[in-house]
Amino acid sequence: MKMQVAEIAKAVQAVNAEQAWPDVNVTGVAFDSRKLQAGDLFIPLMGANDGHQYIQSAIEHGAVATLWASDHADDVPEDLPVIMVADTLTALQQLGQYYLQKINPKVVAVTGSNGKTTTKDMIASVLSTQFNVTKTHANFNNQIGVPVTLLSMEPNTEVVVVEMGMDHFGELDFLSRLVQPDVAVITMIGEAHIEFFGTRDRIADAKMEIVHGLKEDGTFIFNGDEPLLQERAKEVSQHQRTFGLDDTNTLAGSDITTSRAQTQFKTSLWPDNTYTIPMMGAYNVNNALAALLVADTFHIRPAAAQQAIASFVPTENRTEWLTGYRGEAILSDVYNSNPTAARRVLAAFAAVPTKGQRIAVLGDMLELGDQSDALHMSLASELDPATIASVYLNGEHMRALAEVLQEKYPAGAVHYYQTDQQPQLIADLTATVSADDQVLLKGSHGIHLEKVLTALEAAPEK
Ligand SMILES: CC(=O)N[C@H]1[C@@H](OP(=O)(O)OP(=O)(O)OC[C@H]2O[C@@H](n3ccc(=O)[nH]c3=O)[C@H](O)[C@@H]2O)O[C@H](CO)[C@@H](O)[C@@H]1O[C@H](C)C(=O)N[C@@H](C)C(=O)N[C@H](CCC(=O)N[C@@H](CCC[C@@H](N)C(=O)O)C(=O)O)C(=O)O
Ligand SMILES: Nc1ncnc2c1ncn2[C@@H]1O[C@H](COP(=O)(O)OP(=O)(O)OP(=O)(O)O)[C@@H](O)[C@H]1O
Ligand SMILES: C[C@@H](N)C(=O)N[C@H](C)C(=O)O
Repeated sequence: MKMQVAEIAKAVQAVNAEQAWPDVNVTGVAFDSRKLQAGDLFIPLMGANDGHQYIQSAIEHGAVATLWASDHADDVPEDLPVIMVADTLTALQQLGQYYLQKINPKVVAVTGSNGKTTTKDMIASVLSTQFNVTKTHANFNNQIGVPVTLLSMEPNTEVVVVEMGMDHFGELDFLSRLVQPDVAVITMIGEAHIEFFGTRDRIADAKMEIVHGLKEDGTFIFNGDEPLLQERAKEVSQHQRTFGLDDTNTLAGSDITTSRAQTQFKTSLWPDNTYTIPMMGAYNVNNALAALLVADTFHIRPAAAQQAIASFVPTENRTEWLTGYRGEAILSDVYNSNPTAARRVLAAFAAVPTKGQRIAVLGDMLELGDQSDALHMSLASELDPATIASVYLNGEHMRALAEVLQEKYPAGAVHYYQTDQQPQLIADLTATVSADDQVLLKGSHGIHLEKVLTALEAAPEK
């Protein structure tokens, strides 16, 4: 981005907007001083700590201006232009919307219980064959991440692909109205964050908020195999297109084969093409179908879209194969977890040939509320000693699954660790894993199985 401080002050309706501003160009925004680039506007936000206290770090990293909450008027910095606002998060959102209107790209918004990040990456890949595309960085998908995404657009951006997450009603309504998408995509309805909703029906209600800002001439693209979405789509006036495996969909997938490194499928609209996704997991076919429908909506040539799916680069820690220090194959799915995602990746993992043992390391699935025990126990259906020889479970919620598996697995094959016993899990796992084994790591963000991944990749401590 490139904007004058005076323009920003006006866009965010700064308390001091009318003052004389120096001729200073802002070329980016940052809410973390440690990641701030020279030329950035610093945006102090409230986390566990107040971001305002890091202004000197921001200046040291090259901040050329800062937003500043008016209730911090007692300690206004003097070394740079200060744009005074009532609330810095609201100002960030206002600035994002202002910049969106200034650049005026087409907007594709993506949500769903699973597959948001992967589908966003696939959509960006297929649209990049014809347009200048900006997409959400990693998983920056909430009330902070979305405006930050908008402000990351280059001036020549033609399409912005925005991932939208939510765990409460009203959040997608806000984000959808903020970006006013031309295309809104819902990947699927699972059980993520069901603690705050109670039922999948209510999750579907919340996910449907993504169409609240959809332009009247926009397109709603959703998983047509999901009855909860089919039912709710009847209330949507905009043009609709569906994807899924049922041949009643606008775009139906078929002939699915999946292996360790790729998944192949055919489609109803382009039956002569065989599509290749450079990652395992039959569930990724739906993500690719969504991306192909978006591509078709933007009139991307089918051959170009096919190639773009084959060459897209997934975000890390999503069904990602890595190699451990001992030579073992590691399937890292550690960014997050929920029941549908865990079941699907366990089924895919169990089908991958291996010379050695398959070992599943499963961390708690958080935010499942009073259904947590039942949903953790439901993973037992995908855990069979004949295919996954040993299971390491980490977290208070995984205790319910451990008790079920003790009945199903031979003695010594199921290892349970409370949340704070993860170091012991690491010690036990690294002491037994061998070069021919393959290890699945899957757990919620809050369990931090990435620490287990790091330990498996590192040389053993002397
Ligand atoms: C406000 C903020 O920046 N939070 C981030 C911060 O959290 P923390 O509380 O630890 O901040 P601190 O107390 O350390 O610092 C306070 C602020 O000061 C800044 N600062 C700190 C030190 C310093 O030296 N200089 C500084 O400038 C600092 O940046 C703070 O602003 O750090 C955490 C660890 O890095 C971040 O995780 C945290 O980010 C929060 C979670 C956030 O919302 N980040 C967005 C950019 C984002 O989109 N993150 C996504 C995850 C979003 C998500 O959870 N999505 C859900 C669904 C949506 C749920 C919604 N209701 C919600 O609550 O988010 C999903 O299921 O996908 C991501 O990072 O992946
Ligand atoms: N369409 C899908 N259906 C079911 N599970 C899926 C699907 N796509 C991905 N997954 C599973 O969900 C995991 C996370 O994928 P991805 O990050 O794309 O989803 P997300 O919605 O962004 O997740 P989160 O909200 O946790 O960030 C994958 O590693 C895989 O295990
Ligand atoms: C990333 C965050 N919104 C999330 O999904 N959290 C999970 C449930 C966790 O806390 O592990």
